[in-house]
This record gives sequence, structure tokens and C-alpha cells, in this order.
Amino acid sequence: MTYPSRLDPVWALLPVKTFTAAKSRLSGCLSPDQRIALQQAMLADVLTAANRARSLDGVAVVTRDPVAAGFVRRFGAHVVAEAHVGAEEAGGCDLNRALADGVRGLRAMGAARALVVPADIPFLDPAEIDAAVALARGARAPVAVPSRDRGGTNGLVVRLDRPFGFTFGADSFRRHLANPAQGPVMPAALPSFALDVDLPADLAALRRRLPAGIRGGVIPGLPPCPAAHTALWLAEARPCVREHQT
Ligand SMILES: Nc1nc2c(ncn2[C@@H]2O[C@H](COP(=O)(O)OP(=O)(O)OP(=O)(O)O)[C@@H](O)[C@H]2O)c(=O)[nH]1
Ligand SMILES: O=C(O)[C@H](O)COP(=O)(O)O
Repeated sequence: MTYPSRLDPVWALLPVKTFTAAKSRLSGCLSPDQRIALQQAMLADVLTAANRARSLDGVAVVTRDPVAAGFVRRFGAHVVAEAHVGAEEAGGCDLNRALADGVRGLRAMGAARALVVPADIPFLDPAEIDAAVALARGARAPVAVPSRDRGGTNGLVVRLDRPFGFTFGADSFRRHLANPAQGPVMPAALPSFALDVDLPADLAALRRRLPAGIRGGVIPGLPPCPAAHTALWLAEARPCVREHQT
């Protein structure tokens, strides 16, 4: 069962870390500029998918980075300021507190639910966003989507009228499934959410999933290929990535 969205508005909520600090686990194989460019490309792919999803009423990004804020506004996203400044300088990136800030911002904009998605899942498919939202509405339950190793949480649909209590971090999928705050949490394995690019092995998986023919990216007049922006980035960064994997 689905409801008219005006009765149950659902917004995407993307946490976005300061660009210059992003993807630090790839610093062994990518330069600082390449890491920023990769984060921007993946974020562009996630925002493009969210903008194309029929089930979403809006897209918001919670960030403390003015550069990231300017970047996402060009995709029509609303920016919620991350209030807990200081965490990144202190060496801890408090994703869960940033999301609490994001939820407050979404509530103020009238959203009833949020689909929390990270900025590093470039294959995200609008149809699978719609499937996750439909599942949450139909089951009247939160929905959690795992990363490909089933350790992380790459999608989470929650209600905003009561606290959920995000527990992102190591082994978060298991902890989110056990979260009782909004009743039983439904697991949903959705392939386009599965690959988050954190480690050199994820870059290799990215390269395997992007057929050679679409590495050139977007063809004007045609729908974008999956991960189009990231495909363009990979086409440029590929020699470096390969060099560090041999
Ligand atoms: N607003 C905000 N977003 C965050 C914070 N920490 C992580 N994120 C975002 O949460 C998502 C998942 O983060 P990670 O997979 O750890 O990505 P990352 O922090 O760029 O990668 P590493 O630096 O290698 O840990 C990404 O969209 C990040 O931009 C934070 O402190 N604040
Ligand atoms: O809980 C999670 O999914 C993490 O915060 C992000 O996981 P990752 O480090 O595998 O991206």
C-alpha cells in the first residue's frame, strides 16, 4: 500500500563530510585532489539518482563544508548545516550526530520520513530507492539496506516523528536491524546500494562493474549510464589506480 506523498513526504538525507577529509582510507592509492574528485563524482551520481526517484519529495544534505554545500545546491539539494562543528578537527567524524542534525532540518521542512544514504554509492538506482520507500510504507517499518559485505548500512528508511537513534560505524547493519526504537527493522538487499567505495578493493570492484563502453560517461540526449560521473572520474584516474594495485 502506498500513500500520496503529501501525507507522508519522504526526503533523501545524505551526510557529506568535508571534501578535503573524505575518502581518507584511499590516501595510499589516490592523491588528495583525486580523492576530492572521486567524492564529488560519487556524490553527483547519488544526487542524480535521488533526483530521479519518483518516491522522494526532496533531497537534503547535512554538511559543515561550504564547498560541499555549494556543490550539492547545483543539483537542487537543500543544505542542512551540521551543528556539531569540531568533530572532524578532533579526528572523529561524528556521522551519527550529523544525521541527528539532518533529521532536525528535515522535520523543520515538513518531511515525515528520511531515506539516509551515503555519498559513496555511485551505482544507486532510482528504481531501488522507490523500492526501499515502498517497502517501508507497506510494512510500516524502518528498512535497512546492507553494504555488499553486510557489515555497513548503505540505506536506511526511518520515520521522523519519533527518534530512531542511528548507530553508523563498524558492524552497523546488525545494530540497525536490532534497533527497537521504531519497531522491527526490515532488511532489504538492494544491489545498487551495495557498493560503497571506501578501500582500494572497492576501486577494483568499481572498475569491474563499469564496462569499457560506458567509461566515457554521459552521451548527450541519452539517459545517464549507471555511475556516469564516477565512470568519467575513473577514466581519468585509472592509470594511477592501476599502478597502485599492481
Ligand atoms: N556530515 C557528515 N558526514 C559524514 C561524517 N563522517 C562521514 N560522513 C559521510 O558519511 C558517509 C559514509 O562515510 P565513510 O564511508 O566513512 O566515508 P569517508 O568518511 O569519506 O571515508 P574515510 O575518510 O575513508 O573514512 C559519507 O557520505 C561521508 O561523507 C561527518 O562527520 N559529518
Ligand atoms: O555504518 C556504516 O555503514 C559506516 O558508518 C560506513 O561504513 P563504511 O565505513 O563501510 O563506509
